[in-house]
Amino acid sequence: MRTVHSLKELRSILRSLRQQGKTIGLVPTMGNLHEGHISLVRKASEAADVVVTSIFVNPMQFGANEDLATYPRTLGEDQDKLAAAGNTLVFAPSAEEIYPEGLARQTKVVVPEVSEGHCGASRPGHFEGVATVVTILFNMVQPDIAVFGEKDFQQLAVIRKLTRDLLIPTEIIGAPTVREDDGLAKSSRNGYLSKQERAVAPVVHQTLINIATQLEQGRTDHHELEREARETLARAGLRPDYFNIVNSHTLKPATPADQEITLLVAAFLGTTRLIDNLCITR
Ligand SMILES: Nc1ncnc2c1ncn2[C@@H]1O[C@H](COP(=O)(O)OP(=O)(O)OP(=O)(O)O)[C@@H](O)[C@H]1O
Ligand SMILES: CC(C)(CO)[C@@H](O)C(=O)[O-]
Ligand code: BAL
Repeated sequence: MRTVHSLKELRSILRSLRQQGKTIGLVPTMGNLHEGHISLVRKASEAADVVVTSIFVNPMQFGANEDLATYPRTLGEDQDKLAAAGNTLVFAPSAEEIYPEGLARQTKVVVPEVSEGHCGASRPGHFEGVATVVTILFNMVQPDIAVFGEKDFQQLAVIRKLTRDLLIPTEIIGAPTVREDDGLAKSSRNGYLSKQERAVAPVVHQTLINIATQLEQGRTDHHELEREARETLARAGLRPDYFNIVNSHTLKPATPADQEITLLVAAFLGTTRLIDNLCITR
């Protein structure tokens, strides 16, 4: 497995792979890889001949008071995990490679509607940063397919929409959330949790299951259910950011007539922001 840092090296390797008739799969990440990321690499390798995993902690998607400086950077360990998973190429560009003219002069990709609300409301500019860097990565790699995790449900919706709207010829594949044994969604940011916080963290997934069960049993008082969920999280010592019951396709508040429903949650545990979701059909 090779690691390249520049667009020039990347393009030269990809050109020769394409000449051999190989299809290309892309797995965009911010590194500090865990089994969630590795499941995306495996899924990509089922759908494409070669898999490029990008590792780039994208400054454009971090807010001023967020964890850009402390976000874990573990390239050596990430390379070992990717090699073991059958990844072909690691693309680990510098910020200058992605944004040669700097962020202030960068053209932005803005995806309306699905970017609004939920994480978009709590993290202003976040999805512009995600949509812009993903578009740049797509243009750099020109992949046939790209795999993203359903853990970042709103992000996946944003990427599906920008790919459709900009006629990007890449198939977007979603991959299910990989969890710890106690239900906590695997996430690089789980590493920030203290031992005590880690013991409490599964309440996020438990609350999703509890509210989903009540929806499946026929409750349609969504606002009341959302309030109950936020109270449960607060009682456990978390600071809920949002708990929203939405239509799985529009990400707008679900109506009692909606059959495909997604529960979206974000909550702070200490200074760590956890997100999760659960989709149901009723
Ligand atoms: N538990 C998981 N299961 C499946 N996919 C995941 C999981 N965690 C992350 N991913 C996916 O991996 C890709 C890269 O995500 P990222 O590098 O931000 O990892 P992360 O662990 O979610 O980090 P963070 O803690 O910053 O949210 C995204 O498509 C994301 O949805
Ligand atoms: C898709 C992504 C790699 C873009 O920086 C990031 O948002 C992530 O890791 O989910
Ligand atoms: N996993 C989404 C990347 C972020 O939180 O910035």
